[in-house]
Amino acid sequence: MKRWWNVMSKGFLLVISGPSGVGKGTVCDELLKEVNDVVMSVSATTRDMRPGEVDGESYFFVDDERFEEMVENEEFLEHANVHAHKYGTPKKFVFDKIKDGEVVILEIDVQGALQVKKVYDEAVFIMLLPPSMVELKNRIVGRKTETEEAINLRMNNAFKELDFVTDYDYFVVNDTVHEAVQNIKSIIDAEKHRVKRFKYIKEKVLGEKDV
Ligand SMILES: Nc1ncnc2c1ncn2[C@@H]1O[C@H](COP(=O)(O)OP(=O)(O)OP(=O)(O)O)[C@@H](O)[C@H]1O
Ligand SMILES: Nc1nc2c(ncn2[C@@H]2O[C@H](COP(=O)(O)O)[C@@H](O)[C@H]2O)c(=O)[nH]1
Repeated sequence: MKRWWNVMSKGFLLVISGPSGVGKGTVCDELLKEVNDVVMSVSATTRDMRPGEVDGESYFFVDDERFEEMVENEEFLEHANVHAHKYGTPKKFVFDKIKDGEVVILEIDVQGALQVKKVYDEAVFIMLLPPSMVELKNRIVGRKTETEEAINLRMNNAFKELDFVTDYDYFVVNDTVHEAVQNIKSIIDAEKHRVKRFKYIKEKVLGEKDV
C-alpha cells in the first residue's frame, strides 16, 4: 500500500524504467511536447558523451571523482552502476519541482527505481516494454551509439530487468511512440486525480494544513 497519506505537494514523481533501447528517451521527449507541467530530471553520469548530447541537458557528465563526491555529499536520491557506468539522480531538483506542483520524470534503471521505492514509495512507477526482444535488439543496433560488446551487455541486462516488471505500478508497451505517449498521459491524469482527492481529504475532511 502506498504512503499516499504523506503526499503534501501538488506534483508527484514518475519513475520510468525499461531496457536500454526500448524508447524511454524518445517517448519522454514526445510526452514533454504534449504535457505542460511535466519536467525531466537530469541525471549525472560517468559515461562518455554521445554525439548530439549536451552537458547539463542530456546528463551532467562528470568524472568518477566528482561522482563519488556527490555520493559522499548525499546529493543523490538514488544512484547505481548501469551497463558498466555510474548514474545518479540529483535530489534537490526533484523535490523542489514536486513542491512547485510539477510532475517530475526520472528515466532510470531498475536498481535505481527500487532504491526510490524504498525511500519515496508515493512515486508512480512505470515499466516501458518492447513489443518483442527481437525488436528491442533492432532498436539498440539501429541507434548506432553502442559497440557490439555494449549492445550484448545491454541485451543481457534487459532480460534481468524484465524480471522486475511486477515491482512497477504500470507497464506500457512501446509499439508505436504515439500509443505509448497516450497511455502514459492517461496514467498521469489518473495519478493527478488521485493526488487531488487525497489533498481534499487531508485539508477539508481532516483539516490538516498542507506544506
Ligand atoms: N516505438 C518505436 N518504434 C520504432 N523505433 C523506436 C520506437 N521508440 C524508439 N525507437 C528508436 O529506438 C532507438 C532507442 O530509443 P531511445 O534512445 O529512446 O531508447 P532508451 O530506452 O532511451 O535507451 P537507453 O536506455 O539506452 O538510453 C532510437 O533509435 C529510437 O529512435
Ligand atoms: N539508476 C539510474 N539509472 C539511470 C539514470 N540515468 C539514466 N539511467 C539509466 O541508464 C541506462 C543507460 O542510459 P544511456 O543514456 O547510457 O543509454 C538507461 O536504462 C537509463 O534509464 C540515473 O540517474 N539513475
